[in-house]
Amino acid sequence: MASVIANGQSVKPKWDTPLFKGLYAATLTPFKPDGTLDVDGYLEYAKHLLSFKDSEGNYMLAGVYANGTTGESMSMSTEERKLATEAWMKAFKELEPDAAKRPKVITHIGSDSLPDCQVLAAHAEQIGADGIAVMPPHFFRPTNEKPIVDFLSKIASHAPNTPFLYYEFPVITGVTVPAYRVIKLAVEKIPTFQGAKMTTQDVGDIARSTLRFPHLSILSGYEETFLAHLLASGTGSIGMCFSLTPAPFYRMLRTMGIYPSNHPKTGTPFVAPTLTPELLAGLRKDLSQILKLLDLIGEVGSFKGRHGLSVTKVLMRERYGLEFGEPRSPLTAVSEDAELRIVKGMRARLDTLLV
Ligand SMILES: CC(=O)N[C@@H]([C@@H](O)[C@H](O)[C@H](O)CO)[C@@H](O)CC(=O)C(=O)O
Repeated sequence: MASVIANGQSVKPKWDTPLFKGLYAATLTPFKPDGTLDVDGYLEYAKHLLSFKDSEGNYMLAGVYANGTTGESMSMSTEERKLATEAWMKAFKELEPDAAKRPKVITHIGSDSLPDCQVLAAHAEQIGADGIAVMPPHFFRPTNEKPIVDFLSKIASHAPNTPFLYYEFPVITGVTVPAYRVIKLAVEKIPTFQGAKMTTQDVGDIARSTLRFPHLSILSGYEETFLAHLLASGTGSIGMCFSLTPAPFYRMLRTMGIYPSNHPKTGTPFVAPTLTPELLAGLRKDLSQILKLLDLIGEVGSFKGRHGLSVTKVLMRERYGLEFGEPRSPLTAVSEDAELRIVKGMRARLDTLLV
């Protein structure tokens, strides 16, 4: 691909095609009862994620997005974040020997401390992580794209061979600079820049980014915007819900011609499927399942203020028997009473939705 020339500066993108396509589970972090990181918990969690397969035996998940918001990374130490990324890499290597099929590990290494980010970037590259993602600093909040990209560049240079993603999440960070403006400048300055996780409801900004930068991975960060993002030519999605089930989202992606990055046919050109009555009926069913899941997610979301991520932890325990422990302070665990109500209220719906 030709170099991008702007403002008299030019960098040649290291990759000329999107590397991250498909669904990435925004993973929870398992903690032990004493509150320490449960490094051994990753293998069981990875087995669970790999159990989601399509009718041809391909994984539905293209990978994981580790140590993000759902992973409580801002409540973890730098050392723990390293251990968590290593644990994902080790688990997937053990479970899937074929590197082409193996789910990818994107690790979020952002924080307000530039030196910590640099240490985590170098570590991710050293252990061969597939990608790194960074959110903008959010204590001293930048108000335009220049300081953001300056911050990102200083981190990306510590992992010169690792695909780099921008993690946009204005609701959490308070940084409201549209991602498109960050992306536009980042492609000029960062050779390893590979796209963004756009956790935004601004579909116009998403569409502008996919249209102008077809060589980048543009991933949605909200399940609620999954369909709009897909219609805006996004390359896939990162979400908490994919630990519960990726199935209807996966089928919808495949119908739209997106092969996950770890699918044997990834990279093959899209051939539009013939619209048979069966296909249309299948699409309608998937759409209806996605809408019901969004409704459930809305409800889980409404618990979030009070109970934080523990509701998701409860659902994972209830449905799949996976234990994640309590979230870290200041998030709070779900009380036994609330847990009973949540589980009772959702059990029936989970049984019909998570198929
Ligand atoms: C706040 C939050 O947890 N957001 C989720 C979504 O999956 C979200 O839970 C879902 O869209 C429901 O609102 C993801 O964006 C989180 C995520 O990607 C991450 O863990 O970094």
